[in-house]
Amino acid sequence: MMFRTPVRPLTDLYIGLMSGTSLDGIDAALVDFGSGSPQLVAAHFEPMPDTLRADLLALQQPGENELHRASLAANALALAYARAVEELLAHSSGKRRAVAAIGCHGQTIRHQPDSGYTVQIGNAALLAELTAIPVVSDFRSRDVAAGGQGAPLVPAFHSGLFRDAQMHRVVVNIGGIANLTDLPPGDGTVTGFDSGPGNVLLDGWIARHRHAQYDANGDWAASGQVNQALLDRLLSEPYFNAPPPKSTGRDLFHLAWLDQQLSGLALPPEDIQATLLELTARSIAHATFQHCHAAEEVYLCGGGARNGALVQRLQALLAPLPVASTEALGLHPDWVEACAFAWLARQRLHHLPGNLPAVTGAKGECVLGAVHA
Ligand SMILES: Nc1ncnc2c1ncn2[C@@H]1O[C@H](COP(=O)(O)OP(=O)(O)OP(=O)(O)O)[C@@H](O)[C@H]1O
Ligand SMILES: CC(=O)N[C@H]1[C@@H]2OC[C@@H](O2)[C@@H](O)[C@@H]1O[C@H](C)C(=O)O
Repeated sequence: MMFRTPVRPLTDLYIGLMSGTSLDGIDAALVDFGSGSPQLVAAHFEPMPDTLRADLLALQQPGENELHRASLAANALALAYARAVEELLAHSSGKRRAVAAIGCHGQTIRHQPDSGYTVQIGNAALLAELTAIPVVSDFRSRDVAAGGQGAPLVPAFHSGLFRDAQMHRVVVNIGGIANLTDLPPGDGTVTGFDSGPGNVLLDGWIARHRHAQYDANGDWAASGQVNQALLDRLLSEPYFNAPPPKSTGRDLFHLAWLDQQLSGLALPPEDIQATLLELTARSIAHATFQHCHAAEEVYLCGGGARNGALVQRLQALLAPLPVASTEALGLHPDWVEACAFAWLARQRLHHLPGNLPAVTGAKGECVLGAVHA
């Protein structure tokens, strides 16, 4: 029997595609790993089409005919991912054939690691067909199969890129959900976990009351007063004091959860927004002090780094620790996650592990992801 030799050489150029909990869109990054440290060659943001966002939001809870709806949404996502790839490559002509693979996170519609599953949709086979580039997807399932949370996965990438020989750093990604990576200097154990909501509740509340997709710069939150009674209720959610390994998502932090906490309280909507911003800031600061005792510097990434009011509260709560964006470390905060999934695809093609068992709680290191060659 003759085996076809692979037509595509294993180059050092990878694409990472991230569409996260916020459902704002697709971050696409073209990354060159040839020089040892990853170089961002090109980046593109593809907004999520409104109808697809609504379909994906509806799929976050059980509903009628959800297998069919999820499959159609997965196909629509593949088309959107392919558009993101085309736009990305349009800025870097001639690179298509040099791309070894696309690392595609997919869209999380359920995350229940304690029940043994996590579901990211996005038809990876169709994306491979549409782009003619191999696609690596389903990065979390193997870690969950090994007893882990399947999340967060970015700490391994943060460790390779942002760790310092002397300074003890913490990296905080503020997406829909916020996650922390604790990076001791030298070769101490890297840890990480989800601290709780990042922007997900802020986005949901402003969408309900002002029909905006997000609270630009946190200006609406800054116009309200933090309500201590509500804040205490929100912070009494057991997730915040649960020990790592832990991960969460829209499965727990959604508007119906908020509505339950609001029962019996009649507050102006801007005060609720102010309290939600304080919840994000307090839960991140609490997690940092509780689990990253020796932290000396904090670096932010994800869309929350653009929320000036949130960044100010974090700076105040984390003082005297200096708080800066990952841009100070050479990678713009908007592209860290997409670059991480490019790296995870590279790890997969090189048969190298992508998880950190000390973070996810998996029983060992695992090669993550399924390949559509
Ligand atoms: N100018 C801004 N002001 C305030 N918030 C902003 C701004 N720009 C982006 N954001 C917030 O950042 C969010 C997007 O962040 P990001 O892309 O990091 O999330 P994600 O990748 O979807 O989430 P996750 O990391 O949980 O998977 C938006 O939904 C919004 O809440
Ligand atoms: C199940 C899932 O999609 N989790 C996401 C989400 O978004 C932020 C946080 O919750 C993190 O745990 C994870 O994403 C990043 C990319 C991670 O795995 O590191």
